Order: sequence, then structure tokens, then C-alpha cells
Amino acid sequence: MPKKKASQKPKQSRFTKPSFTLSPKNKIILGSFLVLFGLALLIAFISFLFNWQADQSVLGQLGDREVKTQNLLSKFGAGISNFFIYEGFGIAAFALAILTITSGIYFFFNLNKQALKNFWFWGVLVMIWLSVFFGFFAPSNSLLGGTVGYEMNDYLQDYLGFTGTVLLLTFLLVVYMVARLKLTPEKILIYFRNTKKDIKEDFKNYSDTTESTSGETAYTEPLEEDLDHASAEPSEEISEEPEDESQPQPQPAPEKIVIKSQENPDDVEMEVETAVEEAVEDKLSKKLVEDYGEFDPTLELKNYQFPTVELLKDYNANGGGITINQEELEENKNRIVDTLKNYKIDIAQIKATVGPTVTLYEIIPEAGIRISKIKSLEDDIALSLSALGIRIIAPIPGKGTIGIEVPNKNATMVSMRSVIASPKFQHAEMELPMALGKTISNETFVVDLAKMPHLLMAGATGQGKSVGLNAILTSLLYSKHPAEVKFILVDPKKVELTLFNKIERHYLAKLPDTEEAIITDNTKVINTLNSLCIEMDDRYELLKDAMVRNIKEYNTKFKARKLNPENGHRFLPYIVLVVDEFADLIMTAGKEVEAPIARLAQLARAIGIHLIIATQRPSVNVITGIIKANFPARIAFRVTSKIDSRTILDSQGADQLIGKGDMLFTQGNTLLRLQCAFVDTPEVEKITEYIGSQKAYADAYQLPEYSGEESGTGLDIDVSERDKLFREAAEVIVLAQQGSASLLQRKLKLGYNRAGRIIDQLEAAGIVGPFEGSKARQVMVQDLESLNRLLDE
Ligand SMILES: Nc1ncnc2c1ncn2[C@@H]1O[C@H](COP(=O)(O)OP(=O)(O)OP(=O)(O)O)[C@@H](O)[C@H]1O
Repeated sequence: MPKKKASQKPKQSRFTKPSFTLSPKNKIILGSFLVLFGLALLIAFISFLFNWQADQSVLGQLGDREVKTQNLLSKFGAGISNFFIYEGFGIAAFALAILTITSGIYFFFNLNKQALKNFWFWGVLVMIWLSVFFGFFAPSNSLLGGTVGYEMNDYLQDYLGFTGTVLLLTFLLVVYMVARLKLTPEKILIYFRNTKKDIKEDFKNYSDTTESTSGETAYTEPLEEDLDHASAEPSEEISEEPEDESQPQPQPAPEKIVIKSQENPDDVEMEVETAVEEAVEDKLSKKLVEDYGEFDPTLELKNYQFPTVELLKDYNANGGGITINQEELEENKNRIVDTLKNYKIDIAQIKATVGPTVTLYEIIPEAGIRISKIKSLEDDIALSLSALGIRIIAPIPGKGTIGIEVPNKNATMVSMRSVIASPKFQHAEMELPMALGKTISNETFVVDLAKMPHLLMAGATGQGKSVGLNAILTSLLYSKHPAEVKFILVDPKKVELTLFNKIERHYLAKLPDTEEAIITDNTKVINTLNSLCIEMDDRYELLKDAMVRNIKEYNTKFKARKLNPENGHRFLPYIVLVVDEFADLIMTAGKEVEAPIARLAQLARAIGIHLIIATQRPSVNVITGIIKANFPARIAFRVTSKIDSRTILDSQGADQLIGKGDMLFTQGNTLLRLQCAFVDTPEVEKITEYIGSQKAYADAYQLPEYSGEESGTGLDIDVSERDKLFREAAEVIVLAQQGSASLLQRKLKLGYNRAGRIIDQLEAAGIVGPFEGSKARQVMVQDLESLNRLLDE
């Protein structure tokens, strides 16, 4: 799961090594010891089979040097064999020798230890089973079943009887075949079917070769391996012999067909080569999946419970839902007809669709009336209808009718509960589904953030932005497991997103060594954005290495165990960066945030990093051209002017909304009017508490480390390059205890650039602290004496 990420080395493993590790040298020593010890056991056991009777009489005197034994390994061989075979498991004890040799080989070649553990587990079980089996069928032969087999069989027969023991042994055999050998009835069938097919084909090929006379079509049989056949082999050992990945897999030979012209036999013959598709499933991953199943990213929090719908308030519980007010509809219709009549526009037909906040009146004008005429009268008609929130759509795209949206007198609230519980959201097959609200025809509107791929939200204060952000975050919490998505929350207002602190260790991502996961300080945003850029670059490296084009393909490949975590591969959760009050950020940090945001917006779509940016002030210096170009999906809540509306949506309309979550959404060209789902703070609190009270990861998801300018890396200024006024400037700053360039400008009568350079030099010398946005820098030196000491050093 999420582990701390080294910034510069994407290939570095994220998994902590177990504390018990042997050095490669010791592994070789232990490996060779185990192999030789296993061989000794094997020799002793074999020898014991022939000499046990002779040696048994001297077993009591093994301490006596004079006593001779027949075993090839003398007293040691006789003693240990008697212990394991006669007094132990009978001939099944040979399994111990084999297990010891295999363990030695695993250590010697440093192979996968998990497979070895499996091998021991099943090996010991088989040994016990065989011992009981022989104890059952040959109780009189103490060498076959050993004492353990005899006693266990005796014990079982006392309690289960003869038949019960047979049934138990059979059942255990079936368990072994299914669990270990992965034998299923289908596989057995396939095996027999394939064998039959192979025999038939061989027979056919044989008769073909004997019968064929002319070689008009030369056909080379592809060397394709019959994978089905191979997988049906029940005796194929899976984890014991992991394949060497570095060994190139044999590639199937291309299929060749030589075509000769039928009409003119003298023509040059053409060879057509069609590549036989590569066997994509490499065997190792297939075996791993067979052994352990697909990788499950949610395993670490496998008992995680998604929040229930009951946590959300049902605002429409008492007879809620949209109420159709006939009177109001009639009144509005008459007003529309009358107003249009004033402009000499006759109506052929009118249809009303009642939505939660507005009703759409769709008008088909009389024949001969040009839509462009109505379009040019848009503003006048809106004025004549004189109601806030009227929007005229002429024509409705794809319909050829004219739409007039008129707000309802009593708007119906769209509760988050209703959209979350809707089948559209519940069955949404999306990567990052967001239930934004309801459309004008009262349908739940769900979109995929992963497809957007970034979202820009704007609206004047108090029009529903924060509720909108909460609705988006709530949707994602209801649909994604903590392993699948991580949020980075930037909240300069410090109050809007604080509730999400409770789910820090489940869903949030943060920089290493930072206290708070929710970023409220603008300077920290810069570091986080740059760190996110590093994460982006790392992820691209991983994708390149895995030879896939996007995060979805990458994760699918990782789950199928085709990517090795030892090479730095890991399951990649989506990362959603949410910035509330983007304007504030741009004002204080300007280019420093714009550059990484633009970079992320341009490049991050394929690797699962998505940005949601909200702002109150949709002016062009906040939503710059470069940002707009990379945020095709936009949401506009009510804004105060047409200009603002144009800045966000490239068209007017947002200024005519009625507020309270009434919004326009665009993902390219068409504008869609939606009523945003309402989720109140207590509801969010309940959800976060519900999630927060469950078992969490040890820490928030760690972003790569980014050493910003404050660490001095970018400011390694040579002492000789210091300004002539450096010392004087340092004194001014220390005396005033205020690290600002403007102070230097005033006191030393310097230009802005020179003062700025001196401030950088002072920072490099450790006299002032790092840049802190609009605030003056901190002065790190208390008085002139300390300053002199520092500079003399
Ligand atoms: N979808 C909605 N349905 C009903 N009422 C809403 C909706 N969204 C917002 N409101 C109402 O509008 C109020 C202000 O909303 P919100 O706090 O989201 O505004 P805002 O745009 O974030 O303001 P600010 O920028 O000042 O934070 C809410 O308290 C609520 O009463």
C-alpha cells in the first residue's frame, strides 16, 4: 500500500524488507549445507531400508564407539533414519529429505521464499497423509507407515471406524488435488479432449504427408504452444519451480503462406508473412495468479465498509419530490406566449419540462419564423419576462426548438442522498464517478472525472461552490475504496475542507514530514504541486516500463501480477487535487503555482492525477489562457457579470442563474443546466466520522519528497558573488527584524531587482527565512552581534 516514495528513484522498491535477512554469502553457505544435509538424509534413509533389521539391535548402544552399524552413514544414519522412518512417518519421511534439499536450492539461488513456504506446508501434509495411508493399508508393516502412521490410523479408527477413515483419507486427497494441483473436472475434460485432438491431428498430418503430391501451397505449422493443454497438465508444479524471468520466452514463429499465381506459373511467387500473436500472458504471472489470485489493492483494508446512504439526510422525506404547479405552468406559458407575440413571434407548440429548480419551456415557432430572429431578441425577451434566472437557448442544440428556462417559484432541493442512491450512480461503470446533481428533466447527472480530465469551478461567493466540492468528494467517497483514490486538499479558507481531516489516513495524500494533510498555507501548495509533478514523472516512468498507455491498463497489468514490485511497480491510486480559492493562490504565489498546475493539467490525464480547481474570482488573470486550455470541463455557479460568465464558459448564461446550486456544466461545447446536489456540513461530518472510525493505513499516502527553495538548494550563492551592500543590507534587516525587499529598497535606495537579489543572498546565508507569499520573510538572526559572528565565520 502507499509507502513513502523516494523522489528521484522511481525504481526503488516501496516494500520494507523483513528484519531477518541473510547476506548473499550466508545464503550460499546455508543453501549448500541444506542440500548436503538433505542428501545425507536421503542416503541414510535408503540405506536404512536395507539394513534396518540388522541395525535395530544396536540402536540402544549408539554411544558405544566399538559398535558397528550397516547403514552407509553409520551410527548417525541408523539413528536418524530410525527416528524419522521407524518411529516417525514411515517411508513418507523421504519427503523430509526432499524438502531439505529443495530448501537448500532455494537459499543457494535466492529464489522466492513464499513458494518455499508453500512447498513445506504441502510437503508436510502429504507426508502425514501418506503415513496414515500406509498405516491404514499396511498396519503390520511398521516401515511403511511408521509409528506415527500406525498410531494415527489407530486413533482415527477408534473414533471414525473403518469407513470413516477411508472417507476422510479420500476427502483429504481431493482437497490436495483441488487446492494444490488446481485440478478441476473441466481441466480433466480439457486434457482428455486436447489429447484426443492431438492424436487426431497427428494422424491427419501423417496421412497428409503421405498423400500430398504437389507443393502448390507450402504451409509451415506455427510452433505455437498449446497453452490450454499446458495449463491442464495436473502434475505441473507451480510455485516450486519459478521460471527464470530473464530467460527470453520462445516466440511463436510467424505463419508463412507462399502464394503462387494460378494463371501464370512462371510468375514470381510471393511470400505472405502474418505474425502470430504473441502469447501475451507470460507464464510466471499466470502461475502467480493461479497460486495467489489477482492482486487485490484493497486487501490491506479488506474489512473497510463503504458509508451507507442512511448517513445522508433525506430532504424530501415528507412527500418530497418535484411538485407540478399547474397554475404556475399556465401563468408562465401565457407570459411567454404574450411576450413573444409582442415581437411578432407566433408559437405553434409549447412543451414544458419541470426540473428541480427551473422549468424548460420548449417552443416550436410557427412556420416561417427564423430562429435567428428569436436569437437576436434574446435579451429583450428575457427582460420582458422579467424574472431572475431566465435563460433562453435558441435553438436547443440538436433539436431545432427554442428553450426558455424559467425558475420555479418553489425550487426543490436535490438531496445528495437521492443522487447517490440512484441506479445511475450505483451502476456507473466509471473510474471516478461524480454525481453532480439533476438535469432539467430531473435525471441524475453522473460524470466521470477521469474522462474530463480536470474540472474548473467558478461562481460568486455564496452560490454553492463549497457545496458542489463537497458533493464531488462525497460521490468519490461513496464509490471508491481508500486504496483506489487519494485526495490532496488545498483550502486557503481553512474552514471549508477541515472535516476531511478525519479521513487523512484513509483517503488523503501529503508530503512526507508534514503535520497536516489538508493544506491551508499557500507556500506549502507550491511544494505539494512540485511533488505532484515528481509523482507524475515517476508514474510516466512506470507506465513506460510496463509498456502501457494509461493508469487503467497499468493497474490491470499490475493486478494480473505481470509487473514486479521489486522493480518499483506498485498499484497506482487515482490522485485528485482539489484547490478551493484558486484566485487566492494565484494572487500570492503567481507563476510559482501556475507553472506546475499547467504542467499537471497538460500531462497528468493518462496517469490518474486529476485537478479540480474552484475560484470565486473568475477573472482572466486567475483563469489564464493556459489553464483554460487544459480545463475543458467547467462548472459555473451564478456569477455577477456577463464578463465573468464568458471567462468561465466562453459564453454568457452563468450571470442569469439563480444561485443556491443552480449551475451550468460544460465538457466542451454544449451547456447543461443542472441543479447541484445538496450535502450539508453535518452530513459530510457523519460520513467522514464513519470512515474515520474504521481501521486505516498507518499514515496518509506519501507523495514524493520535494525539497523546495527553503532548503537552500536553489540558492547556493558563492560568497564572492555577494552584493557590495550585502553586509549593510543584512544589518538593516536584522535591526528592523523584517525580511522584505521593499525595506531594502527604501533604506538603501535600491532598485527592485537588486533588492530582490540581495534578499536571495541573505536567504542563502541563512539570515532570512524562505519566501512566505505576501508576508515578510522571517529574520533568522536576532541581533547585530550574532550577525557579525555569523558573517565572520
Ligand atoms: N445545491 C444546493 N441546493 C440548495 N442550496 C444550496 C446548494 N448549494 C448551496 N446552497 C445554499 O447556498 C449556501 C452557500 O453555499 P456555499 O457555501 O456552497 O457557497 P460558496 O459559493 O462556497 O460560498 P463561498 O465562496 O463564500 O464559500 C448554502 O449554505 C446553502 O444554503
